[in-house]
Amino acid sequence: MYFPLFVDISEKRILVAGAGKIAARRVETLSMFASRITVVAPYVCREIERLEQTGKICCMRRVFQDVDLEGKEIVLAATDREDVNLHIWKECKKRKILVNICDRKELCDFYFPSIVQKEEVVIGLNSSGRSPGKVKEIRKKIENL
Ligand SMILES: C[C@@]1(CC(=O)O)C2=NC(=C\c3[nH]c(c(CCC(=O)O)c3CC(=O)O)Cc3[nH]c(c(CC(=O)O)c3CCC(=O)O)/C=C3\N/C(=C\2)[C@@H](CCC(=O)O)[C@]3(C)CC(=O)O)/[C@H]1CCC(=O)O
Ligand SMILES: NC(=O)c1ccc[n+]([C@@H]2O[C@H](COP(=O)([O-])OP(=O)(O)OC[C@H]3O[C@@H](n4cnc5c(N)ncnc54)[C@H](O)[C@@H]3O)[C@@H](O)[C@H]2O)c1
Repeated sequence: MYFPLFVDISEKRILVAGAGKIAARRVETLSMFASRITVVAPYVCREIERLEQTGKICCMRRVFQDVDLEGKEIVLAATDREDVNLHIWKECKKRKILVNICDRKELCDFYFPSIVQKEEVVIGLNSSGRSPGKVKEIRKKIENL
């Protein structure tokens, strides 16, 4: 089982590669906690566009390039290209950047939590990569309490 470490990411420089369905829910969650989020993807979905318009995040509309990793402290690879995600993992490892790869749990330095947030309380849920579907169900139950 993984230990739930609660970390201050408010000033961390975060890169998210990909701007589709999976990136959207992650960027939305991250934007509640962090102020320096950059997204890079040729296609940017509407949810992410909305966050961009509020000034909460920065978007670059092109494919990932290694130069995007410069100065980054946390990287999430959430493209639909297995080869691109793997490439990002390799480049992050070389640079000792904390990295999460959404299609390869064995390559993640950390897992993205399911979150319930109310006022000053944050609940983070995780199944150590075993049952994300079950975690989502439990999150919904907690939200309804
Ligand atoms: C919590 C949440 C956060 C978020 O993503 O925002 C999250 N997954 C969520 C949902 C979800 N994920 C998947 C499905 C469809 C299948 C199903 O139902 O099982 C659904 C359900 C849905 O989407 O409805 C499939 C899946 N997930 C992973 C892989 C790759 C692999 O296992 O290697 C694949 C196969 C991908 C493929 O097809 O290639 C991997 C990971 N997913 C994680 C997080 C990390 C550990 C989570 C934990 O153990 O608790 C981990 C290990 C790494 C990481 O990505 O950080 C979010 C719920 C948020 C909420 O709603 O509250
Ligand atoms: N971890 C999880 O919980 C989970 C759950 C379901 C699926 N997945 C995985 O997530 C991946 C993404 O799924 P999705 O539904 O968000 O896909 P999607 O098709 O909605 O979005 C893909 C995004 O990747 C971008 N992209 C493609 N090539 C790129 C490149 N070279 N550089 C930068 N961005 C690039 C696209 O422009 C788009 O924004 C899937 O391949 C799947 O394996 C993970």
